[in-house]
Formats: sequence, structure tokens, C-alpha cells
Amino acid sequence: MMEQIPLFIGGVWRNTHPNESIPVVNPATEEQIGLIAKASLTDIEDAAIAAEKGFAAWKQVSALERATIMHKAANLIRERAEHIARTLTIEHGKPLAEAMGEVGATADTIDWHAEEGRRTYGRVIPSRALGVHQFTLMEPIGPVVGFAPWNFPLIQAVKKVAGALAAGCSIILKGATEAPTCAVELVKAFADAGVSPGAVNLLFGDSGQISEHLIAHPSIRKVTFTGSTPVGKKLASLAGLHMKRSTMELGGHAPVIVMDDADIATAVKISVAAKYRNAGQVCVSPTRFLVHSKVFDEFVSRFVDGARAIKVGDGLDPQVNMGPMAHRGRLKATEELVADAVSQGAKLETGGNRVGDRGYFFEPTVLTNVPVTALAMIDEPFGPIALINSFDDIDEAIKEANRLPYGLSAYAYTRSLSSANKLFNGIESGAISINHHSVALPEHPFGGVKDSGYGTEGGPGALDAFMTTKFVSLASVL
Ligand SMILES: NC(=O)C1=CN([C@@H]2O[C@H](COP(=O)(O)OP(=O)(O)OC[C@H]3O[C@@H](n4cnc5c(N)ncnc54)[C@H](OP(=O)(O)O)[C@@H]3O)[C@@H](O)[C@H]2O)C=CC1
Ligand SMILES: O=C(O)CCCCC(=O)O
Repeated sequence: MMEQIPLFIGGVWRNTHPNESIPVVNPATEEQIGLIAKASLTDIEDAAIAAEKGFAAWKQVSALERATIMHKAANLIRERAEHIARTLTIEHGKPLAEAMGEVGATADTIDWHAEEGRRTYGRVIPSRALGVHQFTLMEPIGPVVGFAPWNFPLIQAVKKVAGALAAGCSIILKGATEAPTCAVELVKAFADAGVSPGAVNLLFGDSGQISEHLIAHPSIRKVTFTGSTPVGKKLASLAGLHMKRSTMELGGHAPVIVMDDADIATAVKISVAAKYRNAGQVCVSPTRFLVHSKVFDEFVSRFVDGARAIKVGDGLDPQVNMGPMAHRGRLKATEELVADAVSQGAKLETGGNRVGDRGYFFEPTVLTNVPVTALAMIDEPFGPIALINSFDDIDEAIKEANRLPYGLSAYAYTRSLSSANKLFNGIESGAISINHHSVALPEHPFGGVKDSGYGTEGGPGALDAFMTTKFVSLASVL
């Protein structure tokens, strides 16, 4: 039996006619494993109306009760973790251990936002006049539409859903087509935990149609998107046109600066694991390695050994460290990026080829001496490709780090406090990790600068993105 993946609108699961379905493919086997209900315009409009009703109900639920319901949802995710992780691996391709990590992080993200929802404090403002009380209230902005990407279809979905619900908003989540079941499980956990009908809704389908209809819709007050920079610019323009608040978490092309005083063995060990995690389909993936010429040969040699030691295969195999690319398009794009770099003079140190002829597997790849005109040095590679070049001077490295319009994440390795200081002040990025690789935890603000977008998810200001400030000036009646 083919798995049927439904929509969720106004507290009711809804299937569409099988002719209006989108196939789900296992990227490790290329077998069709499911059919997703594709939302019609009527479904999309119904979701907007449901989200408006859901907002009216959910904002009346006390912050404490909302937190209790959200904690219950987090625990349901934990209870169902094995099933959710397994389907995530089958649909997306990532190794089971990575999928389990994503499920665990999802539950933690819900818990963290639930508690933040109990602390949406306003401020008291000393008034200039006697008998006048002035203060601010933080109010939920209203129904939100959130778009989850396919690379982390669960953790990037929950940041939007948990943020909205904790603030007292309702949300329509557009789930990732490549790995839809985890979005269904996420929404199911909230429904089973007792969120108001319509507070969480789930759509799949034509992302262009969904975004155009909902961003323009008068009921929708906020859009939050994780995905590519070109699509983000389009949605941000649409949001501007309709005066909707937006958060845009877009692409990256993270530089990694390795100084000559760094612990090279550690830098390589951390970087190899981070580079090939999720087959490199990570917006904060370390990508442009800029290595001091004095340690370049040692770094490359160790890195190549690390890349060759990675076992590629079906993510359900516990021995596997790297699964397939999530969809056929990424495989083709990765092949093209490697061919282009080599044709422009880059040296292929290892990898560079598709693995087998079934499944979207690609070898962990290392390219060195890559010209800055190579496409991989300009566009986000979003695949298992490490690009390693050398530098002699820290200012030169910072200049190269800032060359691209992206500014999401950056990494550096050095034992010198003065170099570290220069690097974290000089590099234009939303985040920088020095001497380790910090993953995005719920308490960390996550977002980019320049073409990597604006606004942050998580961290101390997580709920601000879903709230408005109301100023109240109250005079006593004389
Ligand atoms: N920042 C990040 O985490 C991510 C970055 N990317 C970047 O995007 C590149 C290409 O990814 P790819 O999926 O092939 O291409 P796209 O740029 O077409 O799609 C990127 C994401 O945006 C969604 N999307 C596309 N058009 C619209 C729209 N009009 N309205 C709303 N959502 C839309 C897609 O959903 P759908 O597939 O349903 O159309 C998908 O999730 C990657 O190489 C990477 O650089 C991609 C995913 C995540
Ligand atoms: O959307 C992305 O690609 C970034 C997700 C980061 C997740 C993590 O570092 O754990």
C-alpha cells in the first residue's frame, strides 16, 4: 500500500483526489513510496480561514496552558521518535543517527519555545503626568504562513510552528515535498496534545501558488521562509507589497579560516564531520576553506583521508555516515559544479563522481586551488563538496570570506586571541564559531546578513518575530 500523506486544515485531516497527488521518492532506491495530497486553491483558502479562527481561539489560551500543551507535544514527539526518524531517513536519505538527532532537537525546540511563551514581557514606561500609567504589551501578530525546506524538513518546520504557537499565533505550515511525513507527525503531535483547531494547519503542493495566495491574504500577518536566496527575495518582495512582516533564512557559503597556529588535526576532524553531514545540504555547511599556506598541505592531506573514510550508502544502514542527496536535481547540480571547477583549473583531490547508478549518491569530494570564478565558489554548492584554497595574510582571508553576497555562518581555527578577535569582528556573517562547530540550538539566535536574509529564529528574541508591541497610555478617570 502506497503511503497517503494528507493535509491538515482546521483540525481535520484532508485527502485530495489521487490524480491530484505528488509522488514521494526514496532517494536511496529511487522507488516511489508515497503520495502527497496536493492542496487545491480551495484547500489553501480554507487553510487561511481556519488559521484566522484558530488564532482567535489560541490567543485566548493562557500562556501557561499553551506551554503545557506544547510540552505535551514535545513528549509525544519523543515517544514517536523512532518511527519519525525512520521515515525521515527513508524519505530524505540522511543517516538514521542524523534523523534521530533532528527528531530530538525538534522536541527540545518545542520545550524551549513553550517556556519562552511564558515570558513575553512588556515594559512599564514612567509617565510624565501624574495619574497616567504607560506600558507596552507584547501581542501575537496573528496567523503566520511558514515554509519549511527539504534539507531539514523537521527542525526547520518546528522553529516556525513552535515560535508561532508560543507567541499565541496560529500557523499554516507548507511542508517539504521531499520528506512530508515528518511534517505530518509534527502537526499530529500538536493536534494530539490539544492545540485549538485551526491553530496549526498543514499544506503541501505548489509552493508558488501557496505563497502567492497566502502572503497576499488579508488574514495572514506574517511570513517565515527557509530556503534559497532567489526564492527568499521573491517572497520578501511579495511580503513587502502586502505589508506583511517576514523572516527570511536563506542560503550561505560559509568560509572556514584556518590559521597557521591552529590545531590542524582537530580542525580537520570537526570540519570533515560538519562538511559531509546531511550530504552537505546544510545552509551553514563549512564550504570555502581558506587555509594558511604554512599548514595547507597537512590540512589537505588530513582532510582527504577524512573524506575517503566516509561510508556512503542507504541511511538505514547503521555503518553509513553519508546518505544520498535528497533529490535528483541536487545530484545533477553537484556533478555540474565539480565539472565546472575542474574545467577552470581546480585540482580534484578525491571524489567528484556519482556512486552507482541507483539512488542519488555522490562521493565526498575535495577540490583544491579553486579559482574564484568557478561556479562552486560563487553559488551555494549545497552538496558534499569541500573547496580548499590557501592564503598568506589574515586580511586577505577576511577579504575572501566577505567576497560573496552571502553572510550566514563562518568558522575559524586559531590559538591566537588576537587573530580570533580580528576574525569575529571582520567577517560579515550572522554567526561565527571559533575552534569548534556550533550547531543551531534553540537558545541560539539563527539568521543571516546580506543575501542570507534577515530576522532570526531561536535565541532570546525568538518570539519577537511573531509579536507586535502595543503601547498603552491609561489615565485615571477623575
Ligand atoms: N537555507 C536553506 O536551508 C536552504 C537553501 N536551499 C538552497 O536552494 C538551492 C536549490 O534548492 P532547490 O530546492 O533545488 O530549489 P528552489 O530554490 O526551487 O527551492 C528552495 C525551497 O524553496 C521552496 N520554494 C520554491 N519556490 C517557492 C515559492 N514560490 N514559494 C514558496 N516556496 C518556494 C521550495 O519548495 P518546493 O520544493 O515545494 O517548491 C524549496 O523548499 C539549494 O542549492 C540551496 O542553495 C534549499 C533549501 C534549504
Ligand atoms: O537550514 C539549514 O540548512 C541549517 C540548519 C542548521 C541545523 C544545525 O546546524 O543543526
